[in-house]
Amino acid sequence: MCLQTGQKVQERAEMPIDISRANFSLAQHCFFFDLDGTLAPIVDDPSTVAIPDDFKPALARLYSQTGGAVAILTGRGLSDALTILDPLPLPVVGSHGLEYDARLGGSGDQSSAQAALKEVLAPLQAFAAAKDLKLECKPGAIALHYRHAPEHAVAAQRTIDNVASFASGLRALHGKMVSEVTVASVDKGTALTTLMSRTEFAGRVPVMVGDDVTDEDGFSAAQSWGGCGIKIGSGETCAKYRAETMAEFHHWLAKLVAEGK
Ligand SMILES: O=P(O)(O)OC[C@H]1O[C@H](O[C@H]2O[C@H](CO)[C@@H](O)[C@H](O)[C@H]2O)[C@H](O)[C@@H](O)[C@@H]1O
Repeated sequence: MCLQTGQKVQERAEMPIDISRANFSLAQHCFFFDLDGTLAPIVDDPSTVAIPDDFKPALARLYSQTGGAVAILTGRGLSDALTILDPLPLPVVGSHGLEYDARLGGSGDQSSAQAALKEVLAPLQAFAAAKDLKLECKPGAIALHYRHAPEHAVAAQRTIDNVASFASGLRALHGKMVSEVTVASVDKGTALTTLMSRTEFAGRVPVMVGDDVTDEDGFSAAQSWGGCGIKIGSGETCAKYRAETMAEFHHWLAKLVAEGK
């Protein structure tokens, strides 16, 4: 593994290669996408996020041209992500690898994760109320947002680290202007590996695309399967490729499906 999410990212020995030099095939590769910052631009209010209308046809075509070898791996709750994706047919693993879409086999029993999250809810609610921060409660994670109040970033991170350390089975995860407690046994890498045994993905080479530290487990897993990660934006990464901006990635993907190879 080249890194752990929530900790310092260890950069690969080589610098990421520009995405324009990546050569993928719709017949041989399968595709895993992060949502916020990858399919949809980052916005101040998480509830108003949207995938650009002019990018949706490329995603729909990718799904059909690969025979369904596409999935979204997101930190968002599953039902929230499905609402954002609607009417696209793309299946989702939500809550940082905990919640599997029924089309991907479903999740099974999540009661122990929910019990652990319930234990840490009260102190997080108290902290969020005291600092006027937004608390996002998901089936498999609780997120503390400080984009609108960056002066509370350090205190929010410490609070999340603290509650994660006393609850069994949880861990702290620090993303873009958000700190979360999530389930320790899963991440985007475990999700990608689980999906690789499904018929839609088996035998294909995985490509994982994301913009945040929380996507590094996915990059690492894809690369351990002989595939690659594509990091959007700046920052240390173990991904093999980089797109400078989300718009550059959207343009690249639209070209890939238009060529249809
Ligand atoms: O794994 P992702 O699909 O990238 O989800 C990560 C988190 O995304 C959302 O928060 C982020 O996006 C918001 C909207 O652009 C932004 O306001 C916030 O600052 C970002 O951290 C989402 O709300 C979280 O639940 C996800 O874990």
